[in-house]
Amino acid sequence: MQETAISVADEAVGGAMPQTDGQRWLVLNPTSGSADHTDHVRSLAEERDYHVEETQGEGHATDLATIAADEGVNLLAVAGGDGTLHEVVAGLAAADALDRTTVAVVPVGTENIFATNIGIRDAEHAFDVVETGARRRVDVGMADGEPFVMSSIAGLVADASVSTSSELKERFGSLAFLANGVQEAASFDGLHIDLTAISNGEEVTWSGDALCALVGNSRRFVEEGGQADLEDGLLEVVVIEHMPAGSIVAEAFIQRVLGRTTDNVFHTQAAQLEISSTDGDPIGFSLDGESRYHDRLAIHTEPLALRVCVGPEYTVSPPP
Ligand SMILES: Nc1ncnc2c1ncn2[C@@H]1O[C@H](COP(=O)(O)OP(=O)(O)OP(=O)(O)O)[C@@H](O)[C@H]1O
Repeated sequence: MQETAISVADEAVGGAMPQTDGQRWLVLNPTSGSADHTDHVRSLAEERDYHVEETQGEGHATDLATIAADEGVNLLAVAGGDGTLHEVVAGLAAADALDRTTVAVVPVGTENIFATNIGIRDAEHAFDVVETGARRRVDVGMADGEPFVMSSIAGLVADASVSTSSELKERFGSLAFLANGVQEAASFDGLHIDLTAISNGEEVTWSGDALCALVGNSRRFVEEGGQADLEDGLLEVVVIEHMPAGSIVAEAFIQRVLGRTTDNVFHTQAAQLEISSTDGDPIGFSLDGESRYHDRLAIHTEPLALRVCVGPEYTVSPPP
């Protein structure tokens, strides 16, 4: 594999951008989160002269983002959760409009992980940040041509992430979904995979039976988890080896994962990688929470490809 080069022009300007807007649109998913935000968010937007479009169902946010791009909209707000944001970024990428559109994330979903990562607290804050906050260019992950902003994860956690209990969330914080996966590992056959990544110009590989393979753009999975550097052109790559585990073993294991990497955990940072199935079964991936199946998945970063409005607490490179 050839390493993807980070454009010097992007590096030179850093992530910061001037604030000049023409048309403003809001793509609003009325069903995200507790689904009681529509009137409030619509009025926040209309007070500020946004044109508002509501989504009707799956994939509609992608179509609306493409239409907005074709209309020349250069400030596109997205009210929803991470799934709606994922769809909007896909629509902008399809219209080849990532470079001329700034995205404002209005968090009204269940988890809102990406909004938290870029320092956006709530809907009102999101609209304020458009007026007064900074704008940055951040990296986008690409999985066989499909953009993702948070993560592409395979294995037990892909399904388990939805049902993570609040007790686990309290105990393990942002890695609760991982703990959940490990707890269910006893009945899981494992992912039979080969992974090849380019890390610091060197090819590194992992082969075997994995509990999960985690690729984060805005997400980190080892130590305390949390936000990864969104402007370094790199993905966080973690593979946890599959092992039969009852809940007590699993808990001890997770405690170790939270603290430091172990022999059972492969961790690297890469601009480019490939994950392929070695047993002929397609691998189930969760791309920002959307379910996809691939026999082989090539993933890379598009450095600084997405323009976003960030809150004052956004830190480019948060300490682990
Ligand atoms: N009008 C609609 N009716 C039903 N579903 C819709 C509608 N509009 C969009 N959707 C669906 O909503 C999903 C996205 O939900 P979203 O991720 O924004 O909310 P969430 O799941 O509550 O939040 P999070 O992903 O942050 O946990 C998409 O998969 C899309 O299919």
